[in-house]
Amino acid sequence: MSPAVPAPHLPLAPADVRRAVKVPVEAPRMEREVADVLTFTGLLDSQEHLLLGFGGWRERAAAGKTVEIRMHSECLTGDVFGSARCDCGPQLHEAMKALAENDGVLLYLRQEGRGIGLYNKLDAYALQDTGLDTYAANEALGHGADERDYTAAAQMLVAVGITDVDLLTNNPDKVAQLRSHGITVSHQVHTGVHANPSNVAYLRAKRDVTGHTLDLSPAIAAG
Ligand SMILES: Nc1nc2c(ncn2[C@@H]2O[C@H](COP(=O)(O)OP(=O)(O)OP(=O)(O)O)[C@@H](O)[C@H]2O)c(=O)[nH]1
Ligand SMILES: [Zn+2]
Repeated sequence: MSPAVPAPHLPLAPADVRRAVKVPVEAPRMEREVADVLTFTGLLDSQEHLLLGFGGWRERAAAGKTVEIRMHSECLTGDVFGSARCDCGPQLHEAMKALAENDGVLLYLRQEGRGIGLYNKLDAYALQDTGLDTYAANEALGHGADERDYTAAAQMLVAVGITDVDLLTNNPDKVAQLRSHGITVSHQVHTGVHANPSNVAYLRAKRDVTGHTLDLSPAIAAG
């Protein structure tokens, strides 16, 4: 049973698909797939967000079925260069594999640095190297701990007829924000825990400060 969906806190402005193209995509441990790549007009934050749709995602949406999705926030260092300071790269690849298997949809959201941008994120890294955690570093720079707003993501889903999702995330705020826009989140599907010595403090902060579901083993959590 899905929990009751609260009324949207503001009406979603309609967005439209601007273009759809096919792109061969590959992630580690994944067979090559052709994904539908969609761009949009009318997104409230005017960012160049992308939707990647796999397999029979359109048919699932058209039939009113639950579609598995991930809202992945851009992380150039992790997604492209494989930085081990965070868990973004492994999460992206894990998600693409799962979505390719389940006729799902990836929303690749241009929310670098939890919404503060790449240069600011790198400034925040420098502060973290002096001992601040990932959220305190944002605040020390005069930013919010997490500036992401998922209204545009909800607009993208509605624009392609998706209103019922299984959401691949450990972040409770993503679930709450989507529901506030009237999207049914039937299930929250947790991602794996991709811990390493360089990102364990970051993962611990996500678990302790923002309530991400991250089952860090006692040994790693204490390390
Ligand atoms: N400001 C800042 N942003 C970071 C830092 N490390 C990663 N990010 C950004 O954080 C975003 C990913 O957020 P996370 O908190 O790792 O994960 P999440 O999206 O909340 O949760 P999941 O859906 O479970 O992945 C990406 O936009 C990254 O660029 C950091 O130390 N500081
Ligand atoms: Zn990252």
